[in-house]
Amino acid sequence: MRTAYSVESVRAAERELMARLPEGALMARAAAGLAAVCAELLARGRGRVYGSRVVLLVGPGDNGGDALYAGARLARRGAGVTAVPMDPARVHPGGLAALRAAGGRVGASVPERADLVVDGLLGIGGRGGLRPAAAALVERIPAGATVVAVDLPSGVDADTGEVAGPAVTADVTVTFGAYKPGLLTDPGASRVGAVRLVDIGLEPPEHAVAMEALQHADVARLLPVPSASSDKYRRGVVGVVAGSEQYPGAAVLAVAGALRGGAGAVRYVGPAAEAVLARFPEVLVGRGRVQSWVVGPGLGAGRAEEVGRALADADVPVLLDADGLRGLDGAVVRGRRAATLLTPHAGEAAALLGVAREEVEAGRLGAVRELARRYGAAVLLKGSTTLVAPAGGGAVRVNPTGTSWLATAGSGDVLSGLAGALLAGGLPGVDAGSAAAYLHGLAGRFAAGGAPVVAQEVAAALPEAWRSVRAAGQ
Ligand SMILES: NC(=O)C1=CN([C@@H]2O[C@H](COP(=O)(O)OP(=O)(O)OC[C@H]3O[C@@H](n4cnc5c(N)ncnc54)[C@H](O)[C@@H]3O)[C@@H](O)[C@H]2O)[C@@H](O)CC1
Ligand SMILES: Nc1ncnc2c1ncn2[C@@H]1O[C@H](COP(=O)(O)OP(=O)(O)O)[C@@H](O)[C@H]1O
Ligand SMILES: [K+]
Repeated sequence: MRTAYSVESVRAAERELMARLPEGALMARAAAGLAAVCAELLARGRGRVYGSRVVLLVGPGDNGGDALYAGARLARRGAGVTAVPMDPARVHPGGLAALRAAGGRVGASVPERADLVVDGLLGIGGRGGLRPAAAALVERIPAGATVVAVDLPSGVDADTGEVAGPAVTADVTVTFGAYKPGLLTDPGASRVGAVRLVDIGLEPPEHAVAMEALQHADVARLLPVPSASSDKYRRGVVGVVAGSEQYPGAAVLAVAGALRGGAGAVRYVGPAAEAVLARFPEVLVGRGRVQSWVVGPGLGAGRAEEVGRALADADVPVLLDADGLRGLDGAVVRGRRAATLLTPHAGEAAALLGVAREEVEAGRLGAVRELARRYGAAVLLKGSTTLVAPAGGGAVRVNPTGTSWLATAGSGDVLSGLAGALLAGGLPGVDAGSAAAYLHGLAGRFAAGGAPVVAQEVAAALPEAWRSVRAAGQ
């Protein structure tokens, strides 16, 4: 599991560690890790560190200090290092002295050419959008230079991933001690490039995890696998309430996801039975006992009664997607005994929260947490980074798989069937949602392979995703 911690808990862990170490030891560790990554990038790009041109953008705090100490190390290896302070009156004094002693220089403006730019403007102490002095330096970053962000790209909010105005877009982010949520959540996540975690000895407590990303082995542990004593009912029957005369395909795709998600059987309820059976003769048609309901894909308007009926099935987990999320009654959802999993995209999340879609896109982490709180349900917010918040608060899962090729009609329907099958297999809402998003993202990558993909192909690639994940669990 990859875990991320809030700024508050990173700072608390830092204080604890610093009390046990000589002054400056932590920053020295951070700078050593940062310099090692920079040297590696220079060696890869130009063959050697000696003679390379390195520019440090230096902010007023310890983030700038890290950049200066790392710059001193590079200067000692023969790089030409120029530090450009955001505010010449506020520069980390020890770092500046170290750079000067190593032969680095201080410039008033960003040189026009550089092999590597180190963004040490703001770290976890950054608040709000970059102020004009910082933004002016970022604007001048020479084209073609490799950009390495110190701890996080300046202008990205460490706790939320929000980006208010200009921000650095890095090729590599070297982060210290622990991942921060802003590195994993869009819009911040698309600014970080490749993330390298430098161990500085920090040990934030487990209960402080703000965000987590499953890895292959975690998903392998979650996926239900049939045993010798399994039968189709024990594996779980998924009831799919989806599709309409206008959108029969959504029913087919949700059923495809459910079948490939490991359901023992799928029951289909709705007006698209003919289309479903033509594609999947193994499907049962009509109501009956189920272990989970998937309600909403392609339902169209005016189907509130069917949504209400599934929600009233108090002991059966229910997944609500698309039209199943229309006019959702919070009191009904909160009052349920069994799990409820909501799977909105940003537009549907915005409608549920009564805000503009842009507001959800700009603050995805806050939005998914707020929906989970309001509805007392697990919530999977789809999009460029899919987030899954548990019903009772706690760490939000961020999906590390996926590809933007998945932004294709019907791929969300496959996801809802898949997550419904995992609910029927007994997984809690947050596990079902995050394992489904993981498999779906992997299947999307396998099916796309760098070319356009259609939703049916994502469903067809799910067995390959299962095999890939299960291989890691053995
Ligand atoms: N505390 C520690 O033990 C360690 C900290 N480290 C580094 O220290 C960083 C945190 O340092 P600081 O707490 O000094 O904070 P930062 O260096 O992140 O920035 C704080 C400074 O930036 C200014 N500022 C805030 N928002 C701004 C904005 N939007 N535009 C322009 N200026 C803004 C503030 O006035 C403040 O002076 C970490 O990100 C990491 O890089 C590392 O050296 C590892 C050890
Ligand atoms: N930019 C993107 N990058 C990665 N995945 C995306 C992106 N945009 C959408 N997706 C994924 O594609 C799927 C689309 O689902 P949805 O919006 O419900 O579409 P539909 O209703 O047409 O199926 C979701 O799994 C979502 O997370
Ligand atoms: K930075």
